[in-house]
Amino acid sequence: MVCCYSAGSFVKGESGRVAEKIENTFMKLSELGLDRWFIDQAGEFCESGQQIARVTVVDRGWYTVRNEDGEVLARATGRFLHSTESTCDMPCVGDWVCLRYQDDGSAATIHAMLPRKSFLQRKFAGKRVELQMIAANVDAAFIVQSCNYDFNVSRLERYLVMVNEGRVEPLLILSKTDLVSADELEELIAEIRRAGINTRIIAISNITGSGLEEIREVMDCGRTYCIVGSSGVGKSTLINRLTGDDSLKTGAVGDSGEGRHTTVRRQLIVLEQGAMLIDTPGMREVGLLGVSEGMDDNFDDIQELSLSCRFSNCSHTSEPGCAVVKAIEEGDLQEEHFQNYLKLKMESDCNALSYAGKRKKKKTL
Ligand SMILES: Nc1nc2c(ncn2[C@@H]2O[C@H](COP(=O)(O)OP(=O)(O)OP(=O)(O)O)[C@@H](O)[C@H]2O)c(=O)[nH]1
Ligand SMILES: [Zn+2]
Repeated sequence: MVCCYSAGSFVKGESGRVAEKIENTFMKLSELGLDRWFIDQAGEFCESGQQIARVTVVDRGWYTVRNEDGEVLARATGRFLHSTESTCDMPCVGDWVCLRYQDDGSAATIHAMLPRKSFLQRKFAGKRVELQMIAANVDAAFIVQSCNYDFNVSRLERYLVMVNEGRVEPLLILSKTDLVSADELEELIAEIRRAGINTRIIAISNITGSGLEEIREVMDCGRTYCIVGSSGVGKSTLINRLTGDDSLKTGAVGDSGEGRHTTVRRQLIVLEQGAMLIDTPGMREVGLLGVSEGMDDNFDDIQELSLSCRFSNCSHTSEPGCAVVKAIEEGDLQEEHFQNYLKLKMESDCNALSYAGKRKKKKTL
């Protein structure tokens, strides 16, 4: 398979020459998702003698990093840790880092992290008002909901906002189709479409295997995919089906509900056909903080309508001449979709306010 390039050392400040040098060294690392954009960044961020590798596992301060020679364990240097302002500045799964390998190549130290091309992040679960990285440099996200207990269009919209905000392409997966009839499945899809969601939907069953081929087909060599969704929807089982082994543990479910929380860490897996897959633990909450592009992308119907409101700062509640309210009254816009828009926007703005307040306080201290 030719989607690979070889690494090389990068010299700081030599981005022009780095790019040139890359032509003949740009081999195996592109198999891990490296492209020219990162090469240019490496010229800026890495120092002489350092190499780049991709983070595949993060586990309590230990990083597993992978380059063309394989995986080794790495630690971040004190200097690098000191330069980070928040947990989001720390490497997460999918990040490209500059590192120095030990002489025998058995371990490494992380000295810098390259900027992210795309990312998945959410507000920490619970009261904590801070962003938590889920994965970095992701090309597309599979948002999984199961056809039975987990299906919920409002939650789907919440995931879509998160995914769009991080410049990641969304794909919807409806899992466990073996538990519903063909008519029921059709109705679920219609419900998604009625909410104005046009994202591609792939219906799958890990039991019968239906839809799995379609997933394999959308996954391209050298591209990175992340699987997100609630606990128990079948993410790990899907990965096991795609990898063809049982490397990930799955949880057994009782008759009454979904599986227990079984995935304990995030990891990047390279599939045989060359695509990469990042597994994430099931999420109970997808809190939003300061999302703007993500909201615009996912609620573009409301954005477009509001251009026709009489007042440019219309809140679409009680103002005269509101195009959004009119569209709802006339049945052109789903009330539920609009209510979810208001809810997510308020939540995101509120969190952004207290986040800004917290940061300001930290600065003055
Ligand atoms: N009926 C049915 N059950 C499935 C399907 N896929 C997975 N399951 C079952 O659902 C349960 C949960 O599956 P997992 O793959 O562990 O779910 P998960 O999304 O990885 O869960 P977390 O690791 O907690 O995030 C297991 O008992 C699976 O056997 C499916 O397509 N149909
Ligand atoms: Zn309005």
